[in-house]
Order: sequence, then C-alpha cells, then structure tokens
Amino acid sequence: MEGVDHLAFERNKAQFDVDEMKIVWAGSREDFELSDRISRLVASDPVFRKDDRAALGRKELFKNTLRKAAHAWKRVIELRLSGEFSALEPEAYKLRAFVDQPAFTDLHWGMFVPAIQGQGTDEQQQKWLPLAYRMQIIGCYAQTELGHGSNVQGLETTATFDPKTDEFVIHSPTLTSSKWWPGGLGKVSTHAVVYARLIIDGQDYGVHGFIVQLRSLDDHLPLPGITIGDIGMKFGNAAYNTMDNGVLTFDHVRIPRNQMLMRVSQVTREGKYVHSNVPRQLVYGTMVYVRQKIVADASVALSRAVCIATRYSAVRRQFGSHNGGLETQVIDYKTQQSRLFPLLASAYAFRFVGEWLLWLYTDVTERLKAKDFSTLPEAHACTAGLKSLTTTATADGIEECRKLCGGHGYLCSSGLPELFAVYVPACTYEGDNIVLLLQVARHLVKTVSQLSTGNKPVGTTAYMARLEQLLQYHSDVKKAEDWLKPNVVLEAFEARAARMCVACAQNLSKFSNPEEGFQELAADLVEAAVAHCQLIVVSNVYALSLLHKHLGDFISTGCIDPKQGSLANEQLRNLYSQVRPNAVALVDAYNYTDHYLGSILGRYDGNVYPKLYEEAWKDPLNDSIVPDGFKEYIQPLLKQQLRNARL
Ligand SMILES: CCCCCCCC/C=C\CCCCCCCCCCCCCC(=O)SCCNC(=O)CCNC(=O)[C@H](O)C(C)(C)COP(=O)(O)OP(=O)(O)OC[C@H]1O[C@@H](n2cnc3c(N)ncnc32)[C@H](O)[C@@H]1OP(=O)(O)O
Ligand SMILES: Cc1cc2nc3c(=O)[nH]c(=O)nc-3n(C[C@H](O)[C@H](O)[C@H](O)COP(=O)(O)OP(=O)(O)OC[C@H]3O[C@@H](n4cnc5c(N)ncnc54)[C@H](O)[C@@H]3O)c2cc1C
Repeated sequence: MEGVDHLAFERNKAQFDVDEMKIVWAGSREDFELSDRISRLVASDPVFRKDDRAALGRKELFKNTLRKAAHAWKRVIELRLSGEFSALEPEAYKLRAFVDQPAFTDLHWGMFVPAIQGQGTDEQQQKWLPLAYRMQIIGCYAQTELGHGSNVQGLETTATFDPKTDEFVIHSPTLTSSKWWPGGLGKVSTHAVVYARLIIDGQDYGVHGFIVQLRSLDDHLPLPGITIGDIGMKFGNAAYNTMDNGVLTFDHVRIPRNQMLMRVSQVTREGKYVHSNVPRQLVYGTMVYVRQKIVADASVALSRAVCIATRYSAVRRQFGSHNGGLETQVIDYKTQQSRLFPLLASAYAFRFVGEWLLWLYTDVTERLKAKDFSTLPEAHACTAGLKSLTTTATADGIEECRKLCGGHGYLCSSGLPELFAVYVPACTYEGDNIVLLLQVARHLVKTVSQLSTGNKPVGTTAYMARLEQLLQYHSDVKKAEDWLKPNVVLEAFEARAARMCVACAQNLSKFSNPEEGFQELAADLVEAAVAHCQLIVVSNVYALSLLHKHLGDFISTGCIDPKQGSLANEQLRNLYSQVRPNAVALVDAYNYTDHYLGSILGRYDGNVYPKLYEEAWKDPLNDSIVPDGFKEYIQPLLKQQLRNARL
C-alpha cells in the first residue's frame, strides 16, 4: 500500500473533531484563521523557499536571510499586517514564525525594542522607538562578553561618566570584555543596547544599559573606536548560521549622557547617581520577557518534530508480515508509542503552559505599571524555570523524534537535523538552563525558610503552605484507573516537590556558610527545581508519563510505593492504546503546511518514498555521474591497485 493511503486510513480512525482541535491548538478561531492565512501566504511565496538552504555556503545563506528579511518587512507593510509603526503585532510574529529562518530582525524586535520599552524613560522611548519601529535604525542586545555570559554582574565593559562633556565613555578594557554572541551585531545592526559597568568619579555602580550607535547610517561602516565582526560558523549547516552573531570592542567611544537607559536609575548632569524607587532587577526585564517567549515557542518546535515522527511512524512498516501481507506500521510497536506519545502529550502541555505563562507575564507587567513589584520574584522564577524545563525537553524531544524515524531521520530532507541544530542553543541562550534552575532553587529555598516566619507562600509555591500535610502524604492509589484522576497526580507531584525542597533546605541548614552549602548541594537543588517546574506543568495539564519517568523520586520520597508505580505504568499503557487511533489527527491539528514542516517524512499526504527518491537526485553531488576529483584522487588509486594486483 502506498503511503498516501496509510495516512487517509489513519485520519479516518480519529475519534475527535480535528477542526475543533485546530482551534484549541491555535488559541481561538481568530488565531487559527490568522495562522492559516499567514502560513499559506508564506508557503506560496518563492522568496520564502527554504528547501535549498542546506546546500548554501555561509555567505550565500546570509545574503539569502537578508533578502528574506527585507521581503518580509515589505510584506508586513504592504499587507498592513501590523499597526502603523510596529511589527510587534501577532500578524508579524506569525509571519516571522512561518518564514522559519533566524535573522537579525529577531533581536531587533525581540530584544532591542523591548529593552528600550522596558528600561527607557518616556523621553527616551519617544526618541528611539519610532526610529526602531520603522527600522530606520536596526538594533541588537549586546550583553554577553567573551569572558562572561551567565554572570551578568561580572561584565567588564565600562561606561565612565565624563562631567566635562556630559558624556559616557564606553570602553573594552580587556580581551575578555569584548562583546561576544549578540545576534544581528556581526554584520547588520546600526545600534545596540550595550550593557556596561557604570563608573562615576571612580566608583562602580554595576551593570546598566546604554544605547550606542555602532555603524554609520550612510555607508554602514563602524564608527570611530568600534571594531566589529561575525564570530564565525556555529553548530549545524544552515541552522543558526543565518544569524550574524557578533564580536564588538570599544576604544573610548563617547555617547551623550541621555543614552543611558534611565527608567530604573539616572545619572544627573552633575554626575549624581539616582536610583528610582523600583527594584534594580528591572534592568533584567528584557530577559524575563524573552524567556516567556521562548517557553511559548517550545511547543511549536516540539510539535513540528512530533508531527514528522508521528506521520512517518504511520507510513513506515517493518517486520510482522504473515503470508505475504502487510508488515507492521512502526507506530504500532509499544516501544515506539512509549517514546513518541509522551512527546506528543508534552507538545500539547507546553502549548497550554506557554499560554499560562503569557497570562502570568501580562499580569506582572500590569502590576509593575502600578508600582506593585511583589510578584517579580515569582515571575523571574517561573520564566527561568519553565524556560529551562521546556527547552531541555524540546531539544531532547527533537533528537528522540530523529531516532524514531530511523535512518531516514538523519537525512537533511527529514527536516529534523536542521530543526535540532537551530533549536538546541535555546538551552544556552537567554540563560544557561542549569544556571536558571539554580535561580528557581534559590527562590524555593527562600520560600521554605520563610514559612517559619509566617510568610504565606503565593503563586506557584502556594502548595508549600500545606507543608505539614504534604510531608504526611502517601498516595492512596489502588488500581490503575485511579491514576486518571487529575487530583491524584497533582497531589503526588506536590508532595514530591515539597519533600525535595524541604530535604534541600534541611541539608543547607547544616552548613555554617549558606553560600558554600548552596554550591555543595547544587545538583540536588537543581533536581528540586525540576520537580517544582514539572508541578507547574502538571497543574496546568495532566501528565502521567512524567510521573513514570521520574518514578525514582516519587518512591524515594515516600509519596508512592513501587506497586503504585507499576499501576501508573499499566495506566500509561492503556492511555497509549487510546492515543494510538488519534495520533495522526492530533498532529494534523497543528495545521502545519508542508512548507513550514520542511520534511519529506512528515508530508501531509504521506507520500514519503517516491519523494525521498526524487530528492536524492537533486543533491549537487548527483549533478555529474562521475564526481569531480575522480581523475586526481580515485583513478590513481584504482590504477595503483591494478599494478599491485599484476605484481
Ligand atoms: C527573516 C524573517 C524576518 C521577518 C521579520 C518580520 C518582523 C518580525 C517580528 C517579530 C520578531 C520577534 C521575534 C522574537 C523572538 C525573540 C528571540 C530571541 C532569541 C534569543 C537570543 C538570545 C539572546 C541572549 O542570550 S541575551 C543574553 C541573555 N543572558 C542571560 O540570560 C544571562 C543569564 N544570567 C542572569 O540572568 C543573571 O545574571 C542571573 C539570573 C544568573 C543572576 O545571578 P545572580 O543572582 O548572581 O545575580 P544578581 O545579584 O544580579 O541577582 C540577585 C537577585 O536578583 C534576582 N533576579 C535575577 N534575575 C532576575 C530577573 N530577570 N528578574 C527579576 N529578578 C531577578 C535574583 O533572584 C536575586 O533575587 P534575591 O531576592 O534573591 O536577591
Ligand atoms: C545562539 C546564541 C545566541 C546568543 N545571542 C545572544 C545575544 O543576542 N545577546 C547576548 O548578549 N548574548 C547572546 N548569547 C549568549 C548567551 O546568552 C550566553 O551564552 C548564555 O547566557 C550562557 O552563558 P555563558 O556562555 O557564559 O555560559 P557559561 O556560564 O560559561 O556556561 C558554561 C558551563 O558552566 C555552567 N555554569 C556556569 N555558571 C554556573 C553556576 N553558577 N553554577 C553551576 N554551573 C554553572 C553552565 O551550566 C555550563 O555548563 C547567545 C548565545 C548563543 C549560543
């Protein structure tokens, strides 16, 4: 049977309304219609073609990215996709998503503009934002240096106030202070928000943001005192090499005083440092915003991989043929289901968690406007923790999907190698995932230690208020179906997280120096932070496979016993059987075009083999029957063998 028939058959098995599920996935009918329209628009535009990307050299690839970015911007304006001035509208975001090629525009719209919005005064916003919105200046976010990324307080670039000229002098005092990594910096950005140590009259006031012009708006040459370039090829072939991550050094570059972002703190004409009545952590606000975006994006990347692996698993057959009949679809193997279906569930779970985090972020932003900073620590912990949890699971999940597709998953035409290569730096950028989990752990330990002072835990740590009860808890699951009750799963996750946090807090208290204790127990603290973040996911959606995966934690903390663990596994197998007939329909509900998926294995029509065969012949190596280099390198070998044989 041809692949085409396999998928039609699979679609007929679905036990739910796929069109309704498309709307659930999109968020609303309106969102669905918008996504559907923009994805088709991109798919039908030859400039946005991407099947040739893997074969392009770096320079061609980069130029191709510039072309796409310019064309995308033209389309945004022509189609009036956004408001008059800004591309920070859902339509433009969707266009960017479906174009599916990282570019300098991500950092311009995703970090440069938000940094000015969040940290600039009203006056600064009025001056810079209209220029940035019209892309009359292009900006990037220059924080990380060669010597320091995670440790933001360790940055070395200096911004020294010169009261004589009312300017800051931006300088890179060491090699390690070179800005290193900022996307869009290498070849495109005309401006940057540069993070540097503020020095006034010899005193160091810590890291602050400054708007610095880097290149001439006429001929694009670096301004005097500025050395700038690309940091070189990165992991994967095309992947993130569409982006010009850059290196930048300053040799006493002068900028006007009013280019320090002054919403959080100000430097007066007289050189006086004034700190507003707001937490200094607001300087980190852009990172909180982007971490929330990265969580929202995780479900998109994971669902793409899952869509490819699910459709292909339904098309692919191996073993099990009797009397010349059909072989077994690999999706019917229980091992395939136990690896694939939890990822399918995770993609949906991350979709809903992303929505929840957007709600939380919006709520915090509203409170900040009203000068209520009380939920900032919770927002930081949730964005940091969920960024870490979802990107780790997504990067691992994409790689698992590649393995689920066997040998063909390793072909670029499967779409999976590039998806992995482009996605995996999300585990590092915007905060290394372990460093971020340690931030969550600090928040949790603080919460536990404050319980005795009567401080009521709020938000996602509210369950800690029931600590006594959670420490007594033992699951009362008696049969496999009991694990279907959301409350039963939730309680087990709460008790596990609470016990792991309390154990860490108790062990920490044995150290006379808390910081030393924190370093020593860091691995356990990270585990406790993961347990807490998984609880956040589970409290938004139901997730039994996580319990099975981390059974060791649940048994060792005494929340459940081994028998209950086996019942969870039994119930999981039942669930896999229920998902099986719906699997293809569940991934169809993502409504991805073949252009966006960029995968022969994941084609909507399932016509995998003829298209794989056709694609192979398009490889540049097949342009000639005898390869270049035959005469120089192969023929002499063959002749030598002949000579040896004659001898
Ligand atoms: C071709 C197509 C074109 C189409 C065009 C069409 C138009 C396009 C339209 C739209 C496109 C938009 C696309 C948008 C997508 C965006 C994608 C972006 C891609 C991302 C690229 C990556 C960028 C980067 O990586 S930037 C650099 C990031 N760096 C980091 O993350 C550094 C990590 N380190 C830290 O964050 C910190 O240093 C720390 C958290 C490790 C802090 O450590 P610390 O405790 O030692 O330090 P402090 O003393 O500073 O802090 C103590 C105190 O502060 C609290 N804290 C820390 N951080 C925060 C925070 N962020 N918020 C609030 N509070 C914070 C901490 O908890 C402590 O609190 P205490 O109460 O305990 O004191
Ligand atoms: C593709 C890409 C794009 C980027 N874009 C930008 C950009 O636009 N702008 C920008 O400013 N930056 C950018 N970055 C930089 C990025 O934000 C940093 O690389 C990231 O924050 C990690 O910091 P690091 O490189 O210093 O890692 P390091 O901190 O050096 O990490 C190395 C190892 O040390 C461990 N480690 C570090 N500190 C601790 C600790 N306290 N406890 C335990 N373990 C620890 C980490 O877990 C990791 O295993 C980008 C990076 C990448 C890869």
